[in-house]
Amino acid sequence: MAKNSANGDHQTTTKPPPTPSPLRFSKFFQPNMRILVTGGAGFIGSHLVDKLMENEKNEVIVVDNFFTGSKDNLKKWIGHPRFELRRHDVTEPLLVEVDKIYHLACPASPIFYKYNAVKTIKTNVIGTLNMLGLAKRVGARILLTSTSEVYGDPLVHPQPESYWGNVNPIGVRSCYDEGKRVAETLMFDYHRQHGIEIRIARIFNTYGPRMNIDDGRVVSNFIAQSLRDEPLTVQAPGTQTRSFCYVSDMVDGLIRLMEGDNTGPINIGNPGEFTMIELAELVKELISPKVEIKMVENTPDDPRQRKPDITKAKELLGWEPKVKLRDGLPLMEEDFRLRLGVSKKI
Ligand SMILES: NC(=O)c1ccc[n+]([C@@H]2O[C@H](COP(=O)([O-])OP(=O)(O)OC[C@H]3O[C@@H](n4cnc5c(N)ncnc54)[C@H](O)[C@@H]3O)[C@@H](O)[C@H]2O)c1
Ligand SMILES: O=C(O)[C@H]1O[C@H](OP(=O)(O)OP(=O)(O)OC[C@H]2O[C@@H](n3ccc(=O)[nH]c3=O)[C@H](O)[C@@H]2O)[C@H](O)[C@@H](O)[C@@H]1O
Repeated sequence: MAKNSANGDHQTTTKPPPTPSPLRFSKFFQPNMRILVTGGAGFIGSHLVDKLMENEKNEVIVVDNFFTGSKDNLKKWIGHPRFELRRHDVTEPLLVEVDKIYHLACPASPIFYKYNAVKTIKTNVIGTLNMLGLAKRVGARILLTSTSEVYGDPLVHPQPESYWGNVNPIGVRSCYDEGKRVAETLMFDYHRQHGIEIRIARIFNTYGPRMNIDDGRVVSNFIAQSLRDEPLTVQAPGTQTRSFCYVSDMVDGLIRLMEGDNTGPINIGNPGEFTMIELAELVKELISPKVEIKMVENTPDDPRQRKPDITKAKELLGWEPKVKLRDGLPLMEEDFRLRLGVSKKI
C-alpha cells in the first residue's frame, strides 16, 4: 500500500506505487539519486538546486523554458558532471529517467502569470499532467509547488490546509489559482488511480536573493524602488496582509516534505503577518529612510489577508521558518545592490 495522505482516509490509495528503475535494486552498485527540477532556473528553483547539489549522491536535471527564469541563476553548476540543464517547456512531454521530481515550472509573479493567462493554465494543467505521466512511467516521487492562492481571498484566517478556499473562477488571477487547484486535483487523482507517490506544498509568499528585479512582486518592487530612490508603491488600501518566508527556509521545507512520508497538502510559509504599509515602513527603515511611500491603484481580486497555519508542517515535517523578515530583507538588499550596481552610502 502506498504511503497515505495527511488529510484522512478518503485520500489513501490501495494501488502500489509504480516500480522504480531496476538500477535502484542493483546489488553491487549504489547509483546516485537522479532528481528533476522543473522551473529550476527560477527564483526558488535555483536555490533548491544549490541545496540538492550539495549532496554528492544527487544528480540534478533542470528543465526550464526561461520565461521568468535565467541561466544566470544556475551558472555555477553549468558544466558540473552531476548537473544538466535543458531548455524545455513542460507543456510538451518529457522523456528522462529520474527518481524524484520537484515540479516548480510556472510563472509566480502576478504580472507574469497574467501576461499570457492561457499559457499559465496550460503550464499548470498540461505541464502537471506531463510530469505526472513521467512519474508514472519511471516510478518517481513527485512534489508540486502549489500556492496559498488556492485559498483565494480567504474567509478563514489563518489558513489551515483543511480550508477549501474562496476563489473567483473567472477572474484575472484564475489562470494561476484555479490552475494550481486543478494541478492539485491531478496529483491526487494520479495518487489514487495509479499509486503515484505525491507531495504537495502550499507555498506562501517567498522572497530572497535572485528574485527578478522587475518581477512586480511586492518585496522585490520595494527593495528595487528604495535602491533607485523611487517611491514605494503601496497598492490600495495597503491594509491587505501577507506573510513572507525567506527562501532558505522554503527550500528546507520543500526537501523535508519530499523526503518525508506525508502527501500533504502542507502549508509552507512564515506566519509573521504584515500589512503592505508595514512592509513599506520596514523597507524604509532598513534600506532608505528618506524614500517616499506612495499609494497607487490595486489590481482586481487581490486577497485581503494571508497567513499560513503551519501546525501540520511543524508536526509532520518538524519544520518551521528561522529567518525573520527584518533579517531577510538586508540579505536581499545586498543581492539587489550588486545586480543594480548601487553601493551602500556610508
Ligand atoms: N515565490 C513565491 O512566493 C511562490 C508562492 C507560491 C507558490 N510558488 C510556486 O513556486 C514555484 C516557483 O516560483 P518562483 O517564485 O521561483 O517563480 P519563478 O517565476 O522565478 O520560477 C518559475 C520558473 O518556471 C519556469 N517556467 C515557467 N513556465 C514554464 C514552462 N511552461 N515550462 C518550463 N519552465 C517554465 C520559469 O522560466 C522559471 O524559471 C512556482 O510553481 C510558483 O507557483 C511560489
Ligand atoms: O504566496 C502565494 O501564494 C502567492 O503570492 C504571490 O502573490 P501576491 O501575494 O499577490 O504577491 P505580490 O504581487 O507580491 O503582492 C502582495 C501584495 O503586495 C501588494 N503590492 C504589490 C506590488 C507593489 O508594488 N505594491 C504593493 O502594495 C499587492 O497589492 C498585494 O496585496 C506570488 O507572486 C504568487 O506566485 C504566489 O503563489
